[in-house]
Amino acid sequence: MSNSKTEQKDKAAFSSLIPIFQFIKPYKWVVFSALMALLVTAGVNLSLGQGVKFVIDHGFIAGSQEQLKQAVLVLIGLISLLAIGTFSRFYLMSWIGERVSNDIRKAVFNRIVTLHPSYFEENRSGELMSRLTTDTTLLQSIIGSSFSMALRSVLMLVGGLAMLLFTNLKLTLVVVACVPLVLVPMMVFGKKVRKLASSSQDAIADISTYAGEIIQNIKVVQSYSHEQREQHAFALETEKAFAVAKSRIKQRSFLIAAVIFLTFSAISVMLWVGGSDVLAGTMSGGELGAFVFYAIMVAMSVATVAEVYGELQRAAGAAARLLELLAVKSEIVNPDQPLDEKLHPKPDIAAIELNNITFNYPSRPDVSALKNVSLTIKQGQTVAIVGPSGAGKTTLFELLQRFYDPATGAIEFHGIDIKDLSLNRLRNSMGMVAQNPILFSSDVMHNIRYGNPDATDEQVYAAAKHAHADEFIAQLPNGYESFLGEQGVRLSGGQKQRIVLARAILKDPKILLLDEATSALDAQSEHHVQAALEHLMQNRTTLIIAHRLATVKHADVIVVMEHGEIIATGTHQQLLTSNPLYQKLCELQFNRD
Ligand SMILES: Nc1ncnc2c1ncn2[C@@H]1O[C@H](COP(=O)(O)OP(=O)(O)OP(=O)(O)O)[C@@H](O)[C@H]1O
Repeated sequence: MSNSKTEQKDKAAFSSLIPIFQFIKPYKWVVFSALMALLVTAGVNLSLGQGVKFVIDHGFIAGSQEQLKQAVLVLIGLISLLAIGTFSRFYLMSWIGERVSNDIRKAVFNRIVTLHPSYFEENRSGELMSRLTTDTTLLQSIIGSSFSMALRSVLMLVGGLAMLLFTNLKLTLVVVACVPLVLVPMMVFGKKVRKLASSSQDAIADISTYAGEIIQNIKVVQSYSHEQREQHAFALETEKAFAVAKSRIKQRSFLIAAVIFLTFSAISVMLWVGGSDVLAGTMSGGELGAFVFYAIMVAMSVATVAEVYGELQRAAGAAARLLELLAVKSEIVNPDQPLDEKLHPKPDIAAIELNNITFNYPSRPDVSALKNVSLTIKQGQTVAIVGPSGAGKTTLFELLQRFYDPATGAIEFHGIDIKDLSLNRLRNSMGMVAQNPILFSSDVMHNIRYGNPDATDEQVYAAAKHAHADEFIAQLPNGYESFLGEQGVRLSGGQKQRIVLARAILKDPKILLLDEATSALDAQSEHHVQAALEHLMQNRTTLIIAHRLATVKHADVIVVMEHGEIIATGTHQQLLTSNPLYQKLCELQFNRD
């Protein structure tokens, strides 16, 4: 019972390799050529045994110099063919391995970038990265080398056995009787190897996640003098991975050693039986020579299959993980029939209308981050959103951009439910400037142009000018070509913000979602950022999470949020007299203004 269950599991694991064939299919002619090369090399390998027989019986034993020369010439011809065939097989198979693993990498990446953001809250980025790199690399080595090794070995095994039978039936039976001896350890250890391989892969993923996080937060680590602590913790992670790898390689070494020992013992027995026949004169020396040649070929093939079997099992694990990722469906998808064409902003229809929105983050299903939120924002209005930390202000922005869908209620954009708009249309209409500026590790040009990849250089310069960024950019070592480092580490906070603002200016969105920076900028920097913001907000519908009194005062409407609810709306003066929370916020939060 348990046995058949495990067998089923094995089959299921190998079957996970099958969908990989769809990635190989476009290159079927390359595969075909590789298989042809494989057939040629296997054929040549098999005929070499006959060459051995010929050389022994006709060259040495018949003692003819001429025949020996001929035999050697034929041998050289065959070996040349073997070399050409091996080159073709190796090149073509490796080519397929590299090609297919890159295609899979692309497919996985294409899937990842379209997934709903909450997927990334549940799955660590290190793990995803490890799938993109380690798992695909594993598949590459399997498709490119192990698979062809397995094929070749199987061919040699079958061909070798046929030649053995052809050469000597009695001795073949000795060899065949030994086959189960080899297969049993293959099964037993192979299963263990596969299980350990998958944990080994997981352990490596853990290591890269850990290291990635530390490297990203290196300044925190150093300022708390946690280097040694982190070194120690990392060492523990690597040791864990090593321990798993150690048991895996032990099992594999056992497997290989057992197979080699058993097969070569069998060959020794055969030599003994065959040697007696040659001594008795019932078999020629050449026949025994050829037989030994084929037997070794068969033995090596069995050993290779045993070794590759474990690798194939590892590949099956990697394939299963990759396919699982490829099968994830984004929870936020484009509508079947987008109503983009019907989107015509009219002054009498609200730019944004929130109808009774309730929303829980998937990881916290019991707590509502937004509760019964209704809000109407007219075109061109500036709406300030204020409220204590955790009130749900950022969540509101996330829903507007459809990173999540509300549990109940609907959001309308110029009278159309945002679920009926294509994601591109919706998100192209909105520009989000987050509190923490997010920059790519590239140059200034790339970072600004991210707002509109089609923009000309002149448009980029103009956007930078409007964002009051052109002056400091000009002072960077390579101007617009200056590399900003990872996350823009080579810039100050205010400079980063202005680059991000230039990006938003270039995007020129209809609706601006602004999370005002809370970090204290120096007066001059703040003045620049503020000026850039004002430029950006001109003639746009703007929602702004406000942390400054000046912003709040300039807003057309102020929305006060608490615990996921809108508790009041009005102007600054109205709220000051009517809303105690707003009064408190003004006293505390806006104090520095
Ligand atoms: N990705 C998430 N998964 C689960 N809960 C979240 C997530 N993001 C935010 N929350 C929770 O939702 C609530 C609202 O968070 P939100 O970020 O919208 O607050 P906020 O008003 O923008 O606060 P702050 O002013 O501090 O940025 C908080 O209780 C927060 O802990």
